[in-house]
Amino acid sequence: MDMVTISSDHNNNNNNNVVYENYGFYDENPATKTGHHNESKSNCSSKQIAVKIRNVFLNYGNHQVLKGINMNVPVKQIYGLLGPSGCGKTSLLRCVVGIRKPDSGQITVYGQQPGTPESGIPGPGLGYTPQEVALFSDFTIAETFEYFGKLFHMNKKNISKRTEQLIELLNLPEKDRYINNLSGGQKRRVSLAVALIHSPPLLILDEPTVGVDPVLRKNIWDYLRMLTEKMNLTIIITTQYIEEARSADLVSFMRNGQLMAEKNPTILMEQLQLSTLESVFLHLCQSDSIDKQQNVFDMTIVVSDDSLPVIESTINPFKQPTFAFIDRIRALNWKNITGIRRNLSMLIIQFLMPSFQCLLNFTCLGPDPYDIPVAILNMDSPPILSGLFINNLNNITFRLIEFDDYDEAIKHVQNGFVWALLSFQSNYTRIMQLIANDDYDNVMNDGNENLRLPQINLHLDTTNYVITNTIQKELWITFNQTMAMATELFADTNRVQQNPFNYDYVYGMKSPKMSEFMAPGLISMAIFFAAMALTAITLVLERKDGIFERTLVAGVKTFEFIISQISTQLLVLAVQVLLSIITMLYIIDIDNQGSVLIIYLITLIQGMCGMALGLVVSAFSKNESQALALAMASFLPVSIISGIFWPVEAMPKYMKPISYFGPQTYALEAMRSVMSRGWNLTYPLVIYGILTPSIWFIMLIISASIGFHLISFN
Ligand SMILES: Nc1ncnc2c1ncn2[C@@H]1O[C@H](COP(=O)(O)OP(=O)(O)OP(=O)(O)O)[C@@H](O)[C@H]1O
Repeated sequence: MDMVTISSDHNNNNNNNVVYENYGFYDENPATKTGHHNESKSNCSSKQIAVKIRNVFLNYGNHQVLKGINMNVPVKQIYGLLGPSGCGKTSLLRCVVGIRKPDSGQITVYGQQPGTPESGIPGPGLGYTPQEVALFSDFTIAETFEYFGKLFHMNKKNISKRTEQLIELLNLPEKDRYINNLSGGQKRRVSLAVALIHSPPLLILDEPTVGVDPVLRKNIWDYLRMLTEKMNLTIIITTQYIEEARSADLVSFMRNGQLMAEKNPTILMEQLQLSTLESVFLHLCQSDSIDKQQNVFDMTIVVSDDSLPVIESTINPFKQPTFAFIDRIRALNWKNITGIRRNLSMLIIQFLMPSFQCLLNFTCLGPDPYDIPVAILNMDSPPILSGLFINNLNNITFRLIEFDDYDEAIKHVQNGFVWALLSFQSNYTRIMQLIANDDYDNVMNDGNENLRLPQINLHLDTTNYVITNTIQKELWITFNQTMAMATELFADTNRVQQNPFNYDYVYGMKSPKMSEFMAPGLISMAIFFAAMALTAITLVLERKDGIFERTLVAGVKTFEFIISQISTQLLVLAVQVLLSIITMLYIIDIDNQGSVLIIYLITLIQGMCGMALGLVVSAFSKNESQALALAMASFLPVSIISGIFWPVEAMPKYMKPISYFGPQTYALEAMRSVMSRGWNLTYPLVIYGILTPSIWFIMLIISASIGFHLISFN
């Protein structure tokens, strides 16, 4: 570890320089890299400033938030940026920490512009605490330091040394205590310590005292004073509680996007002969309004204290480590995996959730109906053929209820107690026998007009599509079976065997099942939804807690964040898919003719699409309920148009191209073909089933990156 000096070009006075520990972020030999260091020569009576802001304007759409801000933050001092809620303090800080670019004006931090690689901002060039505590509640103090230390490219030895130092300096509890179990004040101090882990020269605190009791507020200010004295830090702190800023070295008041004064608070109160900073603020607001009305600008009050010439303090340029992004992705992955490990029960639920969903789906969706109540009225005498027919009826599919009386039987259908009434006429067997023996025409010619062609009367309740189809399919099967068996009874079976088709099953089973059709859709739906919901919610929570913002200010780029999310989630997804496929093929025992590997690949890509959609959802949602609503709104249409529940062939013509454009349709058809037809990668449909969702995955990731970029830098 080296000591690095921030130069204010006082060749004659090294004691005034800011010294801090260099963990390898700053160039040791600045002369070879930059000319900043000797940019100005001055004497001791100059004001050294760390942050220089000149004429900064910022708009959110038509709303002008910053209206020509000028600010000088002196080195090694506490600068209190005061103002009511909504006046633009956070917006100004976001420009200083480099996650928002002002529309015009100039900001420099130790002579470097935030956002440039030399500034190390966002990154190790400063320490930042957002308004929220912004810590992972299920991490220990040590793990929290380790994560941020890794993000700042610090090695393990330096992280643990620094952890000990900060625990002592800020009076923190033992390092293996969980953040969850700390008091509000301890959490605030850990949050402060996190911002100091890499020993930055500048600390920016956005309302660290909001919602904090007066005693803790005073403690925080005491700590800040100690930090400027012991660690030579320059501190910018914003607060709505104006009075607490008496402890600052310098304060400025922000109102309607403008700064109204920049002075030492005691001097300001003395000058205006007021006893509180709040009355100073009120006085300034009133003077400002009067000045505006009279078109007079009271220079003594509203401009900076620039009685001393301003010398910009500079710093050795930030040294970007080679492959810094790999370090950051590693740190993010470490954080994700630590979070997962910490919550092992949640991990097991995550692993099992899609399999359980599949199990439920396969159990409840797709199997053929069974135990369908059907009324039987058999008036056939002797009941040979009708009895054979009734015996052949599938006793799993049907629950037969026999009746002697037609009126009573039909009432059962009308009252919804049975789905159908099957009735045989009195001479059913006899006439069939006559037909088989070629005697039917003779009997008819003999004037037996009462004889009708033999029919089984079917009175159906067709209000349930699936049950109606099942009854009709089963009756047709039973009829063919019965006629085939009638060989034993009748001499000439060709006359009575009425099935006109000769079946040859090219693919599939003799009696196809709805569950075989539904299986690919049900498994991809379970995987797709699980991946989407988990990604969307996790990231929304990180954003809500301020952790995402803190991560960005630590120098993480949105693409690094997305890559780390994908890589960690992919591990979880790989196991989820494996367990779901085992459930489908080996527990539910869905028939599969093709390669399990291809099925695995197609399902995995479906999960990746879900994950990418989850990223998009989280990028555009402000909270969990919005994320959930957006997730449902995007997931349901995607699933419904994909032919999970009903064949695409049945859709209106205009819907078909839309359906095939979606991420699931080709994948499902490919999976069906692999499972039922045994197709492999030589079939174009299987390739489409892999390619289409892969293209969707890439498109969704690009959209998520754009979304995250917009929310992060706007
Ligand atoms: N991303 C944004 N898009 C549009 N308007 C925004 C955005 N961020 C902030 N604003 C608006 O800009 C104004 C200044 O907000 P800002 O958060 O900077 O104020 P603040 O002084 O920090 O307030 P507080 O003390 O409550 O945090 C507010 O009116 C706010 O609604």
